[in-house]
Amino acid sequence: MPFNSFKDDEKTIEVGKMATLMRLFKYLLAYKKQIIGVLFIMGFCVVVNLLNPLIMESAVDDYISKGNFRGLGRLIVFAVVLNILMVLGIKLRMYVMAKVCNSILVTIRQELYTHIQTLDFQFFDSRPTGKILARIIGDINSLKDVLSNCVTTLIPDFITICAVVAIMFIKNAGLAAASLISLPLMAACIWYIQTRSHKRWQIHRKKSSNLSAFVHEDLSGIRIIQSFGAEEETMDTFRGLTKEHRDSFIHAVRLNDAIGSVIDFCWGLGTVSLYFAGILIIGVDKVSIGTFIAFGSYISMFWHPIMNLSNFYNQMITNIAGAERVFEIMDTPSAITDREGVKELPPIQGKVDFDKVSFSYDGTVKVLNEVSFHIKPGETIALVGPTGAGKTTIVNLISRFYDIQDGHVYIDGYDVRDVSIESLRHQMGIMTQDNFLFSGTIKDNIRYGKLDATDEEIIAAAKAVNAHDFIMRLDNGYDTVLSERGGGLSIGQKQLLAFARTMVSDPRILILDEATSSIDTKTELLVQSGIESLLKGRTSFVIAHRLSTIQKADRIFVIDNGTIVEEGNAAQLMAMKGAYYQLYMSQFKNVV
Ligand SMILES: Nc1ncnc2c1ncn2[C@@H]1O[C@H](COP(=O)(O)OP(=O)(O)OP(=O)(O)O)[C@@H](O)[C@H]1O
Repeated sequence: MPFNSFKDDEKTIEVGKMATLMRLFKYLLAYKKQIIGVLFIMGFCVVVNLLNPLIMESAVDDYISKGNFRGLGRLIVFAVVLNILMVLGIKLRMYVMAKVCNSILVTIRQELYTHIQTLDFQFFDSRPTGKILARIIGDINSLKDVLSNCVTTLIPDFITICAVVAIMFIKNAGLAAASLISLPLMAACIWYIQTRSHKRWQIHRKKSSNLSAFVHEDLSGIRIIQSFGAEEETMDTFRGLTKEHRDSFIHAVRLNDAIGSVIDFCWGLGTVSLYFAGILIIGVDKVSIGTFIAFGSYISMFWHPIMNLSNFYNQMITNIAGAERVFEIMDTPSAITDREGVKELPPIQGKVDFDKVSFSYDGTVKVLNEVSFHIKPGETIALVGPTGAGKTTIVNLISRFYDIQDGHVYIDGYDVRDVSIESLRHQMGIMTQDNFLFSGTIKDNIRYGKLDATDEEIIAAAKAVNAHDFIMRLDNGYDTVLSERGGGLSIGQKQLLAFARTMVSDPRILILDEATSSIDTKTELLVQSGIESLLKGRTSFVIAHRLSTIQKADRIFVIDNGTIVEEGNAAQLMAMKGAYYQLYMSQFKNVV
């Protein structure tokens, strides 16, 4: 899958607005009781709204014109009580819907996050983190108003429109027809606008995502940017992306704004047509003043919900693009999943076999070519070779981070595809080139290796890998709070903490990728003895460019161009004077 950087708009899969909406609204079904309550309140408000013009008509025609002021007083009290109840109902409705919608957003966000956790490396290789963040945060937030207004606008306003039209036709069909004469014009305009608007909002969401990807990448690499004095260049990129973001917004919103003007125009046309038909065609003497006043109210009661509905529609096409992006990730299957009926991998001894393993990341270029080896439990294997040779790829296949195209990877005789991923990875300890530490205390970071580890286990693990002494020198010892990525600690200290985290998880198979690079000699001695404690009694794979760190390995595999070109212990390989010897000598020369 080609990488989608902040410079490229994402390609989203078109699923259709209706299908997306239906899927979104399904979340509301979990809150049936609350929704029914809100609809009941809304129904009451609609009835009060519909009654108000009739009350006004009756006040004019039955009481004011006949001088019955006692009756008028009773009618006013009745109307005031009804309207107060309506206002209280609206408040309650807003409270309930805010609660329901926020709960739904939490559910969607949790579903998305849980799903993302199961996705394979290929998914993360193919897009920047900022674009994933944009979907988890921005796109999901944009769904709140659609969900809320679906209940509070769509249903009640639709009912209001139907009821108003029915009442108008019952009272006076001619006036009703005249009032609604501009309806077909409005429908045509809205259809025209919506077909174009959705595309524009999709583009805007993609531009937001690009911006988010850039900002995330920029902040993650801020130290490099500042040390190379590249602030001006990144500012230029930022300006470019914000301009695209703004322009796409203006482009989209301009079209949306037109809907309001169309409705205003149709509303005005309907009102003019009502009075024109009432006064000139039907005749003033055939329609009472009360009926005219009532129709004046009904016409605004008809166009108000139309305006609300069109705003809702606008909002829907604006935000449905966000929903599409959220559901697209939810529907992305992980390339690495448990097969039907997989077994749990029982506690392993640590035997690893590669049987003619061939692998390609993109399905075309072979990165590994028929690699075979047999590793006994407890053996330490070092992988060396030029950069890009395939060392990391080999160790990634042991934990099944990618699926191979040909051959088999066996752990204790089990094909890694025949056991559950969780039971497999649970027995692996992986230390990558990036000793990632989370914000939180030192204790929390070590406990990450085994979530139920006791404080004693944590301290024992730290002692075993020589991390205890430096931890105790910190102001709050094991309770010292680390910032994101372990800021505030030296590289060596971060490595020692990562060792402790792996140590506490007590894996049967250990993978150390470039674990000892870029630290000073004194720390390296500490780290080296930490590694030795870690390796004891486990099957281990160590990838290190510095050959001095792997002299004690039981066997060294020299990898080149996706195959094992030499194999043996350090002394044997030196004696062979082949690829390993060349590597060793070139490093030695560099040191001298
Ligand atoms: N996620 C990936 N997607 C596509 N190609 C990849 C990916 N990771 C590695 N490669 C390619 O696969 C080949 C082997 O990479 P690998 O990381 O296994 O090499 P390596 O021997 O570990 O290198 P180094 O010592 O520099 O870490 C390289 O050509 C690399 O460009």
